[in-house]
Amino acid sequence: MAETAFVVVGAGGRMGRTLVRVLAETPGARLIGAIEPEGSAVLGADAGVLAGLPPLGVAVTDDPLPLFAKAQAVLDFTVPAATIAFAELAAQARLVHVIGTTGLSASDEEKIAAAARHAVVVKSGNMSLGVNLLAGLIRQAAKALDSGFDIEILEMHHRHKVDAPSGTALLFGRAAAEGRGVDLEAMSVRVRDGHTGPRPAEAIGFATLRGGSVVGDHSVVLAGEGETITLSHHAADRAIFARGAVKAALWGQGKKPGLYAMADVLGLSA
Ligand SMILES: NC(=O)C1=CN([C@@H]2O[C@H](COP(=O)(O)OP(=O)(O)OC[C@H]3O[C@@H](n4cnc5c(N)ncnc54)[C@H](OP(=O)(O)O)[C@@H]3O)[C@@H](O)[C@H]2O)C=CC1
Ligand SMILES: O=C(O)C1=N[C@H](C(=O)O)C[C@H](O)C1
Repeated sequence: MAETAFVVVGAGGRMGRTLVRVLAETPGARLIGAIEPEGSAVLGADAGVLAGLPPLGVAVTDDPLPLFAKAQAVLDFTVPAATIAFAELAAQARLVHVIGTTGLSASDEEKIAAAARHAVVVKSGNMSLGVNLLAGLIRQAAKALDSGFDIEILEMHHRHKVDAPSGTALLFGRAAAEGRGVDLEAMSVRVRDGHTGPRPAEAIGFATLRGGSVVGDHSVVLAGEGETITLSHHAADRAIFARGAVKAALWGQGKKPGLYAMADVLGLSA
């Protein structure tokens, strides 16, 4: 089997270390590079050792160019500014760029779409099979139930998470909005505080909790008169996201340039 050469950017982070572990157990995948920003305390460390494995002989570096020249895929769970820079480099090198980074602005999304004109980009606020399957069920439920059912999305993550609502909550919000046939941007309610007045019909509400080491919990509540339906996902291990990302990178090899979602990778597109 031909091997696919991977670079992990943000290799010292929570997801970066998980990706290194998952790559080590994936047939046909080989880690050839690990990147952290200039000044990082883990530069020079072995990426395997950082991830709790025996040494892999891949030292963490801050110079992506020589690695991107030799790789076929880059796995990117970093921060928006870094992801935008890596999108340009990955497009130049025609690498499959798998983007898990959340908290991207509209202008970031435009830059990623521009990069995807030249190379394969797979981007999702959540790379797990379960979440992407659930998004389809949410779309279906929102379509089947009339506007007498109010849609509210709750999420909880660990205390280190820096963006809100989570990428997954937004993915679920988009699925619900598509099912309802409404525009998420126009209908989303991100904050409630003080005398808010009654809930607008067709609103899609978001509530964010942060604390401890919670990997990622999401619930979509469809609340009607006298009955409530709750669709939930509980992430117990970051490996679910990493396995999805590696699968996406392998799926993307040889595909036409474009911006793809996990639903494309998993054959779940609506
Ligand atoms: N789509 C999905 O399935 C999932 C998405 N995520 C998202 O992934 C992102 C990362 O999450 P997490 O791993 O928890 O966060 P961490 O903060 O643990 O990791 C981010 C890593 O990226 C590094 N980094 C920052 N800038 C650069 C740069 N210019 N070059 C290389 N590396 C850089 C950071 O280094 P330093 O600390 O030195 O700045 C850090 O090691 C978040 O946006 C999160 O929401 C997380 C899980 C699943
Ligand atoms: O930051 C995290 O940890 C996670 N981020 C993603 C998100 O924003 O939804 C995916 C997962 O929930 C973990």
